[in-house]
Amino acid sequence: MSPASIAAPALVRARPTPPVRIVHLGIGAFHRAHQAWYTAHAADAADWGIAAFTGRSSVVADELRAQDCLYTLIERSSEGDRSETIESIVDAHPGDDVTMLLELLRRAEVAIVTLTVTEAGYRLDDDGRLRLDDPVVAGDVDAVRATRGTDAVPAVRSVVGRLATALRARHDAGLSAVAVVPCDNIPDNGRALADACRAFVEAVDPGDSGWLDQTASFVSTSVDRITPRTTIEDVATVRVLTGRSDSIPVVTEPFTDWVLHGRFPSGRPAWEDAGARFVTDIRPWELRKLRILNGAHTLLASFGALRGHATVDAAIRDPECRNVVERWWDEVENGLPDGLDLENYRASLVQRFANSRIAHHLDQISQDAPAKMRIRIIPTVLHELDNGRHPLAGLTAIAAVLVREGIRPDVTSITTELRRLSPALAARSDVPRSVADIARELERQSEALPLGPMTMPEHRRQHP
Ligand SMILES: NC(=O)c1ccc[n+]([C@@H]2O[C@H](COP(=O)([O-])OP(=O)(O)OC[C@H]3O[C@@H](n4cnc5c(N)ncnc54)[C@H](O)[C@@H]3O)[C@@H](O)[C@H]2O)c1
Ligand SMILES: O=P(O)(O)OC[C@@H](O)[C@@H](O)[C@H](O)[C@H](O)CO
Repeated sequence: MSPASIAAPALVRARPTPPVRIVHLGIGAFHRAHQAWYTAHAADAADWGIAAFTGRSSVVADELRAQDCLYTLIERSSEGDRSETIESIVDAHPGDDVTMLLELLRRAEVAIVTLTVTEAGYRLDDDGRLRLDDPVVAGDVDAVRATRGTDAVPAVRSVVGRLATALRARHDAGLSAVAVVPCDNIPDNGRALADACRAFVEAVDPGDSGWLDQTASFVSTSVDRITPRTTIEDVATVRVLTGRSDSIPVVTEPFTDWVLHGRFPSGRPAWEDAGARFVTDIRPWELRKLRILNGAHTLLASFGALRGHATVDAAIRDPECRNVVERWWDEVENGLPDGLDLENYRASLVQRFANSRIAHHLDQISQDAPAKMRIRIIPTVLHELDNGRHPLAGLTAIAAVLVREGIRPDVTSITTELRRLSPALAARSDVPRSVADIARELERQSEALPLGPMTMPEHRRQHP
């Protein structure tokens, strides 16, 4: 009999199951590597259990429940692996179980709602406003209206629709406010989500959103821990490392950071015990993270792919990629305030990107790259131009993303795309031509690769 076919023992809870006081929406790898890890490492972890909901399919909830919601977290450095069992998640549900979501928010002891639903999950437009004309959001508004004043639970499907409905249930139950803590890479994510919830509530009942402020305190956060999707190999590794069977481990890097700004009216775990930082001004930290790390990711995901690389570590080892990333960071630094310890952050980031034992696929990172560029790249490019400098690295990032998106590298096509992305940038004389020149050169270099031109990223192949 091969070792793989011998049944391994299941994970076991070493401590009593903590009571549910946190509800999480969007249980992917990142929540399990980040907020659930912080909660498990707080001194008062015994008091804080998480009930998690999936975003779309029910698979992760089914898998978690099959193993008592326990899972292995592998901290993977360039030297080796360290594993631990995380016990903070205590229940898991499919995202469409709105009845259960409402039931949880009607419990007085529930104090926090966290979210990791990806940027796309918020359904915001280019100006950060809820897309009320999105068919799913519009359907949710109708569904909530139709059930108003009855005991029926509306079959809401959007994240904002579900959250607003759950908050309304809490308000109607006369309970104290909860903290709502979005953990996605969106600037001022607390305010953005508050605005989206208010827009939803107003669409249902114009003039009746005053209750929202009494029921929810929206906390803004900046989150940082590189966590790729779990692979089949990771499942096998856990078995070798721990001798236990676990179908949904999570692999992450040793580095982690969590910066938060906002009120927790019904209490919170002592996340600071695990290194979380509570600040009065989150903006500088959020800019550092979104422009230095996520900006470089967006740059590598396109420029690196055009040079034939598949993962972040392969790309950052390529001197051309490393050089453009360093130039990009110089450009970003010009627009950031002092006191952000940028020298160390940059140096540690090179090590983090180069961790070849974490296979972070460029294809995964390149999802929705044009929209992300608006926040992570374009403000720096405009700032550099305003100050009379030529932001070659930023323009290279824009050109590379557009080439990867299949935009033709002529001035007319590039101008059209730039107008969509940022009218202010498109209006700068010379910018469309510069981007088109760089794009042509990148396309030429990509076509000259030994394996031929890079194919389109996976998401573009699926959704042309
Ligand atoms: N993975 C990381 O390294 C990392 C690090 C920092 C921040 N983040 C943030 O966390 C997010 C989630 O990361 P992840 O690795 O867990 O991703 P993931 O793809 O596993 O998705 C997380 C959850 O979001 C749900 N979801 C996805 N698209 C949705 C949609 N359109 N509507 C509703 N729900 C949706 C999924 O069903 C899943 O439950 C990222 O998008 C990013 O904003 C991730
Ligand atoms: O989908 P995105 O671009 O928000 O995120 C992809 C990665 O850049 C991101 O997940 C990083 O790994 C993370 O933000 C590191 O903390």
